[in-house]
Amino acid sequence: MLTKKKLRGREAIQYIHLSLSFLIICTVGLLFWQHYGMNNFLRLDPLNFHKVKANDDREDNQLGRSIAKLTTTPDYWRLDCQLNPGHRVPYCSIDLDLSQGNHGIDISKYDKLTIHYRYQEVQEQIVLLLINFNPDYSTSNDYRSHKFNQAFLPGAIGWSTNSLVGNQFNVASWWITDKKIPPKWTHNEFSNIREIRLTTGRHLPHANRQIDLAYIELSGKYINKDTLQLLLLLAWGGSAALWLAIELRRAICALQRSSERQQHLENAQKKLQEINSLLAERNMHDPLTLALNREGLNILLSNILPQAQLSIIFIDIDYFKKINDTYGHGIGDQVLCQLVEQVQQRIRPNDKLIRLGGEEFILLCQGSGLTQAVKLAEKLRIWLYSNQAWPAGITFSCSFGVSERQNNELFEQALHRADKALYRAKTSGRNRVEIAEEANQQNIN
Ligand SMILES: Nc1nc2c(ncn2[C@@H]2O[C@H](COP(=O)(O)OP(=O)(O)OP(=O)(O)O)[C@@H](O)[C@H]2O)c(=O)[nH]1
Repeated sequence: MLTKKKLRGREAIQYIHLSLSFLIICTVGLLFWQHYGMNNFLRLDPLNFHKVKANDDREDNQLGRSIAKLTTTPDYWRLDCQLNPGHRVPYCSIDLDLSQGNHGIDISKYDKLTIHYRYQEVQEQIVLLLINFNPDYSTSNDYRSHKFNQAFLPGAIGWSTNSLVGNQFNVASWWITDKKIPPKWTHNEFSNIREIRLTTGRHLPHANRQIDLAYIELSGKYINKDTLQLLLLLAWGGSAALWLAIELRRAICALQRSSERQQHLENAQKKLQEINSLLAERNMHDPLTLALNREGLNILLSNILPQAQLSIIFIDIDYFKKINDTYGHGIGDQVLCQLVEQVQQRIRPNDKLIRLGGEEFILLCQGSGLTQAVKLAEKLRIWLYSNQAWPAGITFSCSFGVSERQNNELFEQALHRADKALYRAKTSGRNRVEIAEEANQQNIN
């Protein structure tokens, strides 16, 4: 079975694969489309464009006397021009009016301009003017205030086709000088072309000239290559940034999840440790009297240095069987519990009471010598015997065997000596304290 996390991981990978495929297809598709299609096209010819007129230097109010005449055929416009002296620069022109209301057209979005024309004076040039309106320097009632972007076209025998790009035009110097145009406006501008004009160049007066114009074609792409590349770069960059952000978020979530899991594990471990120490604690104690048991004794001994002073008092209730038999095991149990409770109230914190089993107990007295231990045993014996507050009002006595662990003696040996002393106490009439024989003496025996 797949976990939720793995499923989420797979979904994310599928999502990345899908986005990547989509981006690759879009990129390749757009680059192909841009290269082979996406054409933006405007053609001005006698069949589809009619706002055309002939013009000459008489429009200028500068004593111009040239005469222009336009003939339109299905294939071209023909300008017949009679240049006469009078104007500073006599001229005739074919004017294509591109204005739509107050606006011209933005031809900066086209890549090139192609013109098909015939001007058979091979020594001369004609001028192609793209006239731009900009309220910063132009006024509507003075066409000479519009910017004249100009390019020169050579004369040739027969028809010529010329393709021009933006930087092949320059702003007419007479316009800059006449209108005192500040430098910031002296560059080419094509964003609001109101008129395209094809005009005669500088000629001697008294000349007849003829210009045929078949078409002017503006062509380009809806999105040029640079813009498309920039857009694709942005799309790839944006996708990469998005992908990074998603990955970062996933990593942060995973980190959070893992730290939550770690916290959970730590809590569980803490609980386990608590349970363990509780169990260990329980394991060390006798469940009836809550005194330390043999396991507790072993742990206790492992913490006592072998050279440390240590005395053992073996305690055994006299005739305990009788108590059980007479008053029942319940009372016997209560006697055991009360004895532990009372003894523990009468010993120092360093002294430990251990139930070895049945009605047998030992008291481990750390830092106590034999004399002190015997004194304590005697004190306990008297108190236990004289106590009137035992369950069911019974009275009983205890016998004691006391030993002190000697140099290099094992605990078990000292315990054995105390046990032997206890045995002596029992056989000598009970309710007494007997001192264990010394270790070497015992060995001799
Ligand atoms: N109530 C109760 N009795 C126990 C327990 N453990 C052992 N006994 C009883 O303690 C009695 C010990 O009897 P014995 O070993 O004969 O010793 P005694 O009767 O005390 O006689 P002496 O030690 O010789 O004075 C037995 O009857 C056991 O059943 C316990 O946990 N509770």
